[in-house]
Amino acid sequence: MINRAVPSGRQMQQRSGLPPHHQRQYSSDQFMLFDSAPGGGGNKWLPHTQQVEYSRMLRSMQKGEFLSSAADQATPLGSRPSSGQHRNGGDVSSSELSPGILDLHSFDTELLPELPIPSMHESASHFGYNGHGRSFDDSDASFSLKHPTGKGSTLPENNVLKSFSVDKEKSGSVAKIKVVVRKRPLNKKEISKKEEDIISIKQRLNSLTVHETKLKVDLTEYVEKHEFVFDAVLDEDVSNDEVYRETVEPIVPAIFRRTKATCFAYGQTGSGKTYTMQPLPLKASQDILRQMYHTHRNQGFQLFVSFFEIYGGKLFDLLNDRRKLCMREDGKQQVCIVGLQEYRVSNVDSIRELIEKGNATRSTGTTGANEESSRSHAILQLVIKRSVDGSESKPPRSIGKLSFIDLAGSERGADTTDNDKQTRIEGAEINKSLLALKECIRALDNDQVHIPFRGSKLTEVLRDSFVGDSRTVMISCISPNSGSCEHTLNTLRYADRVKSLSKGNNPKKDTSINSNIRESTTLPLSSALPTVPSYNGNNGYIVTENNRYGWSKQVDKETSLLSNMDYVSSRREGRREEVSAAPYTNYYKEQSRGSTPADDSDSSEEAYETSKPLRKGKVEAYSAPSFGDKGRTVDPQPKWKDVPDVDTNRFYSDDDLSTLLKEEDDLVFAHRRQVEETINIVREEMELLEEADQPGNQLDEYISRLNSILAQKAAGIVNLQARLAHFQRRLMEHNVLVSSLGP
Ligand SMILES: Nc1ncnc2c1ncn2[C@@H]1O[C@H](COP(=O)(O)OP(=O)(O)OP(=O)(O)O)[C@@H](O)[C@H]1O
Repeated sequence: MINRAVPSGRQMQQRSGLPPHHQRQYSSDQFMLFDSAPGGGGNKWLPHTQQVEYSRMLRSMQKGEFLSSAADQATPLGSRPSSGQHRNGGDVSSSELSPGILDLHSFDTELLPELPIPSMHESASHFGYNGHGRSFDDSDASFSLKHPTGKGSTLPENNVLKSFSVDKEKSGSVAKIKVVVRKRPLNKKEISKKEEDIISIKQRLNSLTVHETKLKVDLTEYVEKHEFVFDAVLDEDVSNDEVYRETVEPIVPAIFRRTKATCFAYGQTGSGKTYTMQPLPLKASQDILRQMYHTHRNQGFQLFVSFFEIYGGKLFDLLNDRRKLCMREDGKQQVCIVGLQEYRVSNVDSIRELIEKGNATRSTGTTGANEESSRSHAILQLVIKRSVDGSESKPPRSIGKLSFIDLAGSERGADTTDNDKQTRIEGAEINKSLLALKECIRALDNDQVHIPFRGSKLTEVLRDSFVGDSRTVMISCISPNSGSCEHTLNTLRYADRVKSLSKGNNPKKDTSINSNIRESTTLPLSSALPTVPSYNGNNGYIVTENNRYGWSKQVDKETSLLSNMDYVSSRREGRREEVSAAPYTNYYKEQSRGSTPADDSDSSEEAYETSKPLRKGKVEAYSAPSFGDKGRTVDPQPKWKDVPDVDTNRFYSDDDLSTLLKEEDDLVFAHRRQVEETINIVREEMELLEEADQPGNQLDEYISRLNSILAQKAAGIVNLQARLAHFQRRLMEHNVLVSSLGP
């Protein structure tokens, strides 16, 4: 019997003869608390829930919640001594760090009863500060000194009330999804190879251009420009402090109000994900503690830290000697990470030590592009809890959570220079999880009934961070060198796809779509896809509302012909899908030629994209404008007037259409499951083979077992493909019928 237990860390490397993993050396420089950052990092997040926030604030004021802020006036933080620097402290005291089992989904989203407001003069010790290490209050003065912009700084005593409202306002105006791109400088190796910097950035316009060198047929070179616009674009000289201010700082106040926020870095290996992500949790912890002891003083909040990694589809506790963790689902489909230790922390030093410990334990290895490449997804979670009755006798209940995810390099699956078996397994797993992450974000935004959380361990773990009141920040890290052009474009397209999902929050993005296209010759798919509400020529009356997962989306209030079209193409129970003209244009042309739609956006989506354009078919039939033209300006009255006045009831009540759409979804879903299942089986079998690859073991038996499973799966996939093709034919017939009944 073969022992299938997965060894962790070095053991595995030695046994299986893997390329040398080594533990990441943590550089404390990256944790300088207070970079001398230039001011004006500016919160550019756009408002979308201000009215809700405003009334919430009014209610809070009526309930006297601001009393707690007033308590701070009695203990001015600025009067405390400060160090604010990395202190060479001893070990984290065990009394400070109380390990426990983290149930990721034990979040009770019901409101806790209002706590009685303790005396104005109660001290921070009430919250478990026991005198070990530096207390938060000790370092407070540094907070006020080191924020040149005043953001997140300690305000004068008579401004405490204002500080609270500023915090509320700050997080209230945070978009559901924010996509930020960060470019790193050329490194020594790239400079010595005389590689060019092919990224130009207009930071004020939040835009960047990739200058891709290409060859014509006659072998002359030309430069193709790809321009992208994001919520923020950070140039190579931007400090980590500024990155924090742009990304995480605005969402910190929200996690005291039951928000679950996720910040993740995405990009190819060596593009700066770890460099960007590592300082963020510490900076966020500082702000959280500041708010715990200041804005939310005496309200019984506690801060907990946990840190684990997902490596090869398995979970390991980075704060507990890489102990293997189990993920379980209870009857209510709530996922728990059994055995994960979380530590209660009350000062910055303790958190720093935990983060250092976790980072040092992470699985890393050497790749062509990065000597300390992350081979895992590392997830650090800061959880805010609160005791139900204000005492410590009962276990505290989770209130909000901030997850930081340093994703493994995005291109690992395709990395042919590191072509050993283990790397390929890692790559497959990484690609799968990145794809699943995008699928989840897309499904959530579409208000789909089925959210494919089970697509990967990563998305399963993050499940609770995506439902309810959530915020997501994606930091796309890019390398500037010409040799990375292809990976950089892939990263930007992935980011662009995620960005396109958040247009509901961000009116600015509608205009940015135009600029995305302005200079591009090759357009990123989602950049070229304006959403229907953006082009509402009737009255421009567009509102944002949250879908049932709490993600905002735009809804066109008018029952215009346009919205009827939308309805036709996405008539699903509880679902309104944003319809875009461009992809269908392509699709329709392709279909007329009898081929399948080209994937012009993201090759990794091939398996999933086939279903998407199908529903967009009607738009082309009505001569929707093409958005691919250079120098395009958006016509506020696009060619919707060409749309014939179709007898909508006739088709919309057509049960056949619903059945077709349902069938399509089922097929695609089944297809996807088959593929995922196959990947899983292959991965498991490869692990088995690897173990069996020793004298005395029955290798042949494993190979034949693997072959028979693969053959079965292949037959299943062929069958599904045939059914999918059949379905596509039927839908085409349907479309032709609809077109023939036009004006
Ligand atoms: N903005 C930056 N400024 C200066 N140096 C940077 C920056 N970003 C990254 N670097 C340097 O580039 C190298 C690679 O960065 P990092 O390890 O963060 O990449 P990564 O994306 O996490 O890679 P992997 O996916 O392989 O783990 C490091 O030496 C890091 O110090």
